[in-house]
Amino acid sequence: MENIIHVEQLRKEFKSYSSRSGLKGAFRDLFTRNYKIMPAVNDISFQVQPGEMVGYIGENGAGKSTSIKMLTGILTPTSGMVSVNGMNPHKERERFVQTIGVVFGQRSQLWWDIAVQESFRLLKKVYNVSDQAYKDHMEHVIESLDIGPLLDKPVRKLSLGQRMRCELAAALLHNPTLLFLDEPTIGLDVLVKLKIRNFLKEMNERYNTTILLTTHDLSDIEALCDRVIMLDEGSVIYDGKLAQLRSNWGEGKQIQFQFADSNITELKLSMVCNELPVEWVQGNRNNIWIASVKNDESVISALIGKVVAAHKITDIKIQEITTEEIIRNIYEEGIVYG
Ligand SMILES: Nc1ncnc2c1ncn2[C@@H]1O[C@H](COP(=O)(O)OP(=O)(O)OP(=O)(O)O)[C@@H](O)[C@H]1O
Repeated sequence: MENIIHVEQLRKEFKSYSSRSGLKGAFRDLFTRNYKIMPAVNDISFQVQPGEMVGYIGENGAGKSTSIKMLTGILTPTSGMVSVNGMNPHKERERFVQTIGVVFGQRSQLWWDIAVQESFRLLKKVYNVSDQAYKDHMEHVIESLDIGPLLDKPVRKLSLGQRMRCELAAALLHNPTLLFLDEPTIGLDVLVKLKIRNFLKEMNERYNTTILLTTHDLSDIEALCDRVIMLDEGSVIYDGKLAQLRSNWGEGKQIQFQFADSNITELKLSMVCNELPVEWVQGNRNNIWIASVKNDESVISALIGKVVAAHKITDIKIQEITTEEIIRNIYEEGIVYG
């Protein structure tokens, strides 16, 4: 199968300027500036197949935006190969933009002061969409996103949730095969989030639309993506199934103990369970401590037995480790596998 996205050893370096100190330094800076070369994206490689929904995640500054800008042709790579929909996004820009849709949470492609449908009409011209194709596709999009009643309103009068639904419709107006979404549900309430997620699933099923989703909201990823690509300091540190990530890492349980005594310390707890593989963190109160352990019944029962024998407990809760915690652990340890 032809790849929709194919990235090979893709790299983007930025010059990061530093200022010299003092007046003399500032004067010298006028003529020559000191700089370091910083790889924001550090030789990444991956491929995305048609119809995949991929979560593209990483902490702030990990290199997500920079790589997406290269994938959408806004930035040119320092080195490496990038092919999207069979094209070089930067070199074949005009033809290329006809085949992708982009929603950047914070930026709008709708005109602020004119009615939504006027923006749609302009975009229809820009993308050269026939009346018939518009009707076949957009009537359905407008209905699924429930934006019919908003079409005659100017964008500035819309709430954020209403605007985001219109943005999505606008990005899909030419029925692109590939959709880039950057924080599409940021700041939205749960109902609007659900509506957007259902809509994306439907587009994917109906048209086999490929979606690359960048978000800090892992519940979006869990709801939509089978696969995640995780970046850290410009490198891909995980590329694989979300389920695999969970089974490799999420085998664990967290056991939350509430102690009668609030003088409990990590040291006391470690002494009690010295030979058990357990990690302790304090909860949101002095007397609450959380143990993270592997999902092994004998370890869990030994742990509870030892803690209960040594200290007075007022409550115990056992929880699965959430995907969010798994991902936080991976960031902290920076483990590379996939
Ligand atoms: N135009 C630029 N000039 C210099 N450095 C840059 C530029 N753009 C990004 N960087 C640096 O490159 C690194 C990666 O930034 P990038 O915006 O791609 O990260 P990100 O993963 O998208 O983060 P966020 O989640 O905050 O959007 C950061 O260290 C950033 O400071």
